[in-house]
Amino acid sequence: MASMSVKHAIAAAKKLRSLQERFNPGGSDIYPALMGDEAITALIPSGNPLSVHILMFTRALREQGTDEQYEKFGRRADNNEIIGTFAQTELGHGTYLRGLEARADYDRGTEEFVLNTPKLSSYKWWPGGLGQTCNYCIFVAQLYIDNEAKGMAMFVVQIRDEETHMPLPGVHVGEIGKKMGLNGVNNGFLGLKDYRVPRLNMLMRHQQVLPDGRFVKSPVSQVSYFPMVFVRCMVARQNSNYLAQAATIATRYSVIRRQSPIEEGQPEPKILEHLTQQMKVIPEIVTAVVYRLAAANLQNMYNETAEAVYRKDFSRLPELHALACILKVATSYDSTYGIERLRQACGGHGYLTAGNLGNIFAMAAPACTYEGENSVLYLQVGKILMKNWSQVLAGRELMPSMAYISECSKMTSFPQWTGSWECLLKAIQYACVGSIRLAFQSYNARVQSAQSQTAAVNYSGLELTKAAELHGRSYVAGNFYQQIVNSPNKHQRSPQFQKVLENMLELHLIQIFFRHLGDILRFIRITEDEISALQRRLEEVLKELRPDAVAITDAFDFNDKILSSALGCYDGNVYERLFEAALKHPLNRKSVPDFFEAHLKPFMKENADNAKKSKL
Ligand SMILES: CCCCCCCC/C=C\CCCCC/C=C/C(=O)SCCNC(=O)CCNC(=O)[C@H](O)C(C)(C)COP(=O)(O)OP(=O)(O)OC[C@H]1O[C@@H](n2cnc3c(N)ncnc32)[C@H](O)[C@@H]1OP(=O)(O)O
Ligand SMILES: Cc1cc2nc3c(=O)[nH]c(=O)nc-3n(C[C@H](O)[C@H](O)[C@H](O)COP(=O)(O)OP(=O)(O)OC[C@H]3O[C@@H](n4cnc5c(N)ncnc54)[C@H](O)[C@@H]3O)c2cc1C
Repeated sequence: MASMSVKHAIAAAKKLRSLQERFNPGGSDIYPALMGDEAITALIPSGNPLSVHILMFTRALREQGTDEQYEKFGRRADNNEIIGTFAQTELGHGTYLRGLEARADYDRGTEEFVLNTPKLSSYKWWPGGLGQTCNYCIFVAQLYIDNEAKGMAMFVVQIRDEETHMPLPGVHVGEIGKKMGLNGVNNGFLGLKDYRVPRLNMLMRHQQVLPDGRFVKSPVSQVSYFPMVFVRCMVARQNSNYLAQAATIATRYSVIRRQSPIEEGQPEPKILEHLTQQMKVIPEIVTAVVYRLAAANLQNMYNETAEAVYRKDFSRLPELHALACILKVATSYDSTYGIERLRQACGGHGYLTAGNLGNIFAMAAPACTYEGENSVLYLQVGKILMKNWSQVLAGRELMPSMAYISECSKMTSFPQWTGSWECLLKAIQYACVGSIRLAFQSYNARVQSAQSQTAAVNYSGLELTKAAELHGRSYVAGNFYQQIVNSPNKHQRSPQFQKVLENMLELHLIQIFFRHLGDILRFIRITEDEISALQRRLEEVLKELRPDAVAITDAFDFNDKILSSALGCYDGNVYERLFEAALKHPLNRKSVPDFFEAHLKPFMKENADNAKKSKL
C-alpha cells in the first residue's frame, strides 16, 4: 500500500506542479493550484505521503527561512528534488509545545547545533511521510545556548542519503504502525543522537543565533506557529470536501434505493421521500456548502496575512489564529459526525467498503486530532474570547470577526422574537455573548481568587469550550448569511438559484437554532408556539429542498473515480456495481473455501460424533 500511495502521490505532485505553473507561473505557493484541484487528495484513498511535504515542509522553508536558506533548501523542496516532513510532535508530547523534549544545543566552537532526542518520549512520532518517504525534515526542538533554554526553533535536517535513501549516522527512523486509515502515509518516528547540523540549518527569518552564540529573539514568538495555521485553514477546506463527497454518495443512493411505502397499498418510494431520511441527508449537503464558503473566506484571510507577515506586519496574526482554530475544529467535528450520519442513512450497504463511506470517514476523522487537538483549540479560542471580553468591558474595539460581540454586549435584552433570518442569527450570536459573559465571570473569579491563568482556564474549561463553539457557529452562520443575502454578486444569480440558496440558509439557521436551543433559551425567552412554528418551517424547507438535493450535489462535481463508491455512481446502477464488487472478492474465487476441509468439516464432524456418543 505504501509504494502504491507513493506512486500515486508522485503523479499527484507532478499534476500539482503543472497546476502551479498554470495558476502561479514560477511562483512557489501551491495554494492557488490546490484551489483548483483538491480532488488530487481524494485520488489516493489511503492518504498522500507527500501531503506534509507539500503543505508544511515547503511552506516552513519559505516562511520561516531566510531568502538564502530558501535558495539553499526551499527551491529544491518546491521542485520535489528533496522530500521533507514537519517533525514537531513527539511520542510524549503533541499538544503542549513548550513541553517538547527534543533539543538543539549550540556549539559556538564549530558553529553547529547538536541535535538530540534524549529519551524515548522525545522521539518524533507521527510526522507524515517520515517513516519511509522523506529524506529531510523540519526538526522542531527546544533551543539551548550555554544550556539556557531559548524556546522552540526549527532546523532543516537531512535524515536519509539522497542517493541510497539509507538513514544517516545518528538517525533512527521508521514507520509507527497501522492506523484506522491513511495507511499509505507512512507516518514515522525519528530519534537523533548527537546529530550535528551547521548553524545556518536553523530557520532564521524571525529569530537568529549569531556565530558567537548571541540569540536574537523573534519580534513575535507565535510566528513560529504559522505552518500550523496554514494546515488548519487547509483542513477547513479539505474536510468540507470530504463531507460533500459523502453527501453526494448518500443523496444519489437515497434517490435510487426504494423502501417501505409511505401510504398503505402505494409502491415503495425512494428513501429520500421519507422525512426522517431528508433530515439525515439534506442538512449535511447544506453544511458542506456552508463550510466550503467559510473555508474559502479563511483562505483569503490566510493569504493576506501571510503576505503581511512576510513584510513583518504581524497585526492580523491573532485574528487569523482564532478563526483558523475555530474553523478547523468546527469543520472537522461536523464533517466527521456528518459522514457517519450519512453512512447510517445508507443502511447496510453503507457499511460495505464498496460504498467508500468508511474510508471517507477514516480520512476525515483524524483532522479532529492533528494540527491541534480540537478541544485544545476550543480552549485556545476560549482564552482569546476572555481577552476580547476584557476589551469590551474596557470599551475598546474588537477584531472584525468578533464585532458582533461588542454589538450584543450593548443589548440589555433580546428584541421581540420575529423568527426572521436576522432574528435567528442574532439569537445564536446573543447566546454566544451570554456564554462568553458567564465564562468570563467564572474565569475572572478564579483569577481574582489568586488562581494562575492556566489553572483558571482549566477549571473554566467547560464554559470556555461552550463559548468557543458558539463563536464558531456565529461566525459560520454569519458568513453564510452575508454570502446569501448581502453578496455583491447576488443580482447576477437567477431568481431560482437565489431561492435555492435562501432555502439552504433557512435550513442552516433553523438547524443550528435547534442544535443549540438549550444554550439560546438560557438567554432568550421564546414561546412554545414560536418554537413549534420553527419546527413546521424545518419540515417545510426540507420538502422545498428535496427536489434540488441531487442537483446541488452534482454541482460539487465529483466524478465517479473521486467518489469511488458503488452507492454514489453517476449512472445509479447501484445493485449491479455492488454485485460486481462482491464477485471480485478473493473468497469468491472458489466455490468451496480452503477453510472447509482444514477447519469447518472436522469441527462439524466432531460435534456430530459427540452428539451420537451422548445418545448411546
Ligand atoms: C498533493 C497535494 C496535497 C494537498 C492536500 C490538501 C488537503 C490536505 C490537508 C491536510 C492533510 C493532513 C496533514 C496533517 C499533518 C499534521 C500535522 C501536524 O499535526 S503538525 C503538529 C500540530 N501540532 C499542534 O497543532 C500543536 C497544538 N498546540 C499548540 O498549538 C500550542 O501548544 C497551543 C495549544 C496553542 C498553546 O500555545 P502556547 O503553549 O504558546 O501557549 P498560549 O498561552 O496558549 O499561547 C501564547 C500566545 O500565542 C498565541 N498563539 C498560540 N498559537 C498561535 C498561532 N498558531 N498563531 C498565532 N498566535 C498563536 C496565543 O493566542 C497566545 O497569545 P497571547 O494571549 O499571548 O496574546
Ligand atoms: C493522522 C495524523 C497525522 C499527523 N501528522 C503529523 C505531522 O505530520 N507532524 C507532526 O508534528 N504531528 C503530526 N500528528 C500529531 C498531531 O499533531 C498530534 O497528535 C496532536 O497535536 C495531538 O497531540 P497528542 O497526540 O499528543 O494528544 P494529547 O495532547 O496527548 O491529547 C490527548 C488528550 O489530552 C487532552 N489535552 C491535552 N492538552 C490539554 C489541555 N491543555 N487542556 C485540556 N485537555 C488537554 C486533549 O484534548 C486530548 O483529549 C499527526 C497525528 C495524526 C493522527
